[in-house]
Amino acid sequence: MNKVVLVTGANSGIGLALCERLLAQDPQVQLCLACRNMQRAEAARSALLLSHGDARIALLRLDVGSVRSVLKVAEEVKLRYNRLDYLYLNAGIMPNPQVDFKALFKGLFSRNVIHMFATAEGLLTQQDRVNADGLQEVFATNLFGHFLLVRELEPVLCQPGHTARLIWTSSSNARRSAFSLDDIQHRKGAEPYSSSKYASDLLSLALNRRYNSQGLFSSVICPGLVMTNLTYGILPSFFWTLIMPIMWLIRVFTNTFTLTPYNGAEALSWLFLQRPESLDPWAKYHSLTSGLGNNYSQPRKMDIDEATSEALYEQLLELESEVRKKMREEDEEVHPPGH
Ligand SMILES: NC(=O)C1=CN([C@@H]2O[C@H](COP(=O)(O)OP(=O)(O)OC[C@H]3O[C@@H](n4cnc5c(N)ncnc54)[C@H](OP(=O)(O)O)[C@@H]3O)[C@@H](O)[C@H]2O)C=CC1
Ligand SMILES: CC(C)CCC[C@@H](C)[C@H]1CC[C@H]2C3=C(CC[C@]12C)[C@@]1(C)CCC(=O)[C@@H](C)[C@@H]1CC3
Repeated sequence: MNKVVLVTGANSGIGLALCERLLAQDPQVQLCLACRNMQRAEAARSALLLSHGDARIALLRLDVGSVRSVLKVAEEVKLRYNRLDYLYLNAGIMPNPQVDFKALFKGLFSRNVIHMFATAEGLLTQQDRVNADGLQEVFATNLFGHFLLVRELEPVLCQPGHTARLIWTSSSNARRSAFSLDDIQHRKGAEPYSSSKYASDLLSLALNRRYNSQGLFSSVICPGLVMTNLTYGILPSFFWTLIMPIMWLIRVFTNTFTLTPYNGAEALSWLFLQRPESLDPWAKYHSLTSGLGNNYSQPRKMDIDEATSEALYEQLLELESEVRKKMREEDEEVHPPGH
């Protein structure tokens, strides 16, 4: 049976590289690229068809940061497919990132230098904003939209006698200290990206608890440091050109500098081949590249706990019913009942 795979944020970077790797592993796979920018999505499909002429590739317009867009796309998926085998929750943003150069230079001369380069801990702040749904944009895009998508797609993911997979692109930048149950959207802090990625680690654990008995399994990966639109957005392009030789040099000393999207997609494509029962729900699967350029995946225990993961899940359910209520009220304003 052909596997049906939906990838969010598939038009560039790690998502696009994943699609290429999936087609190389299994040319029969049915890919569905769920993207915000349809021009880039068309370009991505054309690029994939160049190397895999017979591939079955569908496109869907999805702005995962918009509640309405998620609900609409989920309806479309349920109409098009009666079963979904893999849902890669990969789309992500880090808006207006700023590097704390003082921390960077201090870190360069400390014993933590490798850790700093692997995780960017304490190095980056971002400017988040409230979106049209009244949600923090980073939270809405990196976490909540994906949560809603999973909830909406439950009927095609959870089917008797069938296993399905959720695979989250998290990050080693996910940090407990950036996340708070009192502020899950990170309205007050300056590290919304780190908070949202930590929340995805917690959510994956909670999803496993709720859905494993229905044949749905969730895993989390970290792609390492990959040069993509997201990373290039952190510093001016001339700076990247200057420091690229240093980046390749650092790679000799740390396996987390995967650098290319192909390498970064290692853990995502490795998970595609694994039996879900064999995976550890407490582990984050890291894409790693050795100094000689060999790729491999490695599980590392996440710094998460069940109580926080359950508490987050409850809050997400509450928020879900709030936004659904708001959508219904807005719809009733446009089309009042009885008219
Ligand atoms: N690069 C790195 O070093 C690391 C990346 N990651 C994670 O990897 C994932 C992929 O990022 P990466 O490939 O690096 O960066 P890219 O910017 O190349 O890819 C991000 C993708 O997400 C899409 N996207 C962003 N916002 C939305 C939205 N609202 N709705 C739908 N799609 C959206 C983008 O589409 P569009 O073209 O419309 O912008 C793009 O396709 C992210 O979750 C990121 O956090 C994690 C750790 C390290
Ligand atoms: C002078 C130096 C050689 C310049 C590099 C400094 C920084 C811009 C990078 C150092 C560590 C990097 C990093 C990321 C972005 C660029 C750096 C901060 C990420 C935050 C990108 C997104 C992620 O999710 C993380 C896992 C990356 C971790 C490391």
